[in-house]
Amino acid sequence: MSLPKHVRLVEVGPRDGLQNEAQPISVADKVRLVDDLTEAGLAYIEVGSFVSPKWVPQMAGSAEVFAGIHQRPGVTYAALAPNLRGFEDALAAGVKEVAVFAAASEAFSQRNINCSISDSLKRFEPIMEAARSHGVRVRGYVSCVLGCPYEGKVSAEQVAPVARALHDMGCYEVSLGDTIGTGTAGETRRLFEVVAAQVPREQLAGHFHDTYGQALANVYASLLEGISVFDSSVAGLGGCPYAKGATGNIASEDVVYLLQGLGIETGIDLDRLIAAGRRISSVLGRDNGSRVARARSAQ
Ligand SMILES: CC(C)(COP(=O)([O-])OP(=O)([O-])OC[C@H]1O[C@@H](n2cnc3c(N)ncnc32)[C@H](O)[C@@H]1OP(=O)([O-])[O-])[C@@H](O)C(=O)NCCC(=O)NCCSC(=O)C[C@@](C)(O)CC(=O)[O-]
Repeated sequence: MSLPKHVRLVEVGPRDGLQNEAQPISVADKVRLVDDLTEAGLAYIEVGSFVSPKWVPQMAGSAEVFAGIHQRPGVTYAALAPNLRGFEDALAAGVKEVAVFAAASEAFSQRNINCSISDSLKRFEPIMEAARSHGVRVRGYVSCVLGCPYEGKVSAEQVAPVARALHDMGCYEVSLGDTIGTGTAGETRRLFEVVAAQVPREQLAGHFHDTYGQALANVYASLLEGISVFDSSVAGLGGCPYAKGATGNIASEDVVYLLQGLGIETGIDLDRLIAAGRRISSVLGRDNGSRVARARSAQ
């Protein structure tokens, strides 16, 4: 299979990245991050979550963040919604696209959203219905597609029915998440081979965390499988609250550098993206998780 000519990046740093930060981050800093990412040319930015603040305190101010950002026409600004309450809050905040999130492992589903996989899918049905009637697009996530912090190995055969259920209920795209970053390139290829028999590959995305340093290899393996949408996080922000030692998503800067080297178009300005990553890393007092950004600093 030849490599795709165009790749779309879904920037999840303001949501997946920041949701794990224990320190307070002001609404102004979150707004600045989203605006910087818009300026860098990202066409899709996941801005926040309308989840219980008891479960994820850092996302509590998501409505304020939506109110503060400067939305550029043609850019999608999305939020997570775990239930109808979250969807309605997102709608009230003016959100035009939401994401629902399920898991391929029962234990993770319980820890993350306090219900079984099958109950979570039932819980999404009213969201899908409400979204249809309000013209809101819904993206779906499946977590733990290559491993679970509680159950260990997860097979592609466990992932496929969950991805298919999300697709069948109306998610226009399903993102497969290696939540704890243990997956390898060989496993990634097999995962997409198996899931693509259930969901068209043009409607699948890859979401890789870099705990074992395999995320970039997994992106490349996915490209070889014809996948052309990837979630990534500026400066590699993030971690997983339920998986000790798990790092953030693959850094957006590193994916853009890889794609540029392959002659694949993203529409993203790498220098501006690096500047956005440097700014938020300095706000957080964290080392920049992007190898490309670190290398550029050393030059
Ligand atoms: C799903 C629930 C709400 C169930 O949580 P629950 O405790 O079973 O829900 P509940 O319906 O019993 O409600 C409990 C309380 O939460 C409130 N509540 C209920 N819903 C909402 C809402 N939408 N917004 C605000 N508040 C809400 C509700 O009002 C009530 O408040 P109380 O009466 O106790 O004061 C909870 O488990 C939750 O919010 N979980 C979110 C977890 C989360 O955000 N995880 C991170 C995102 S997933 C991820 O990062 C993986 C991904 C996507 O990146 C891909 C990958 O890498 O794998």
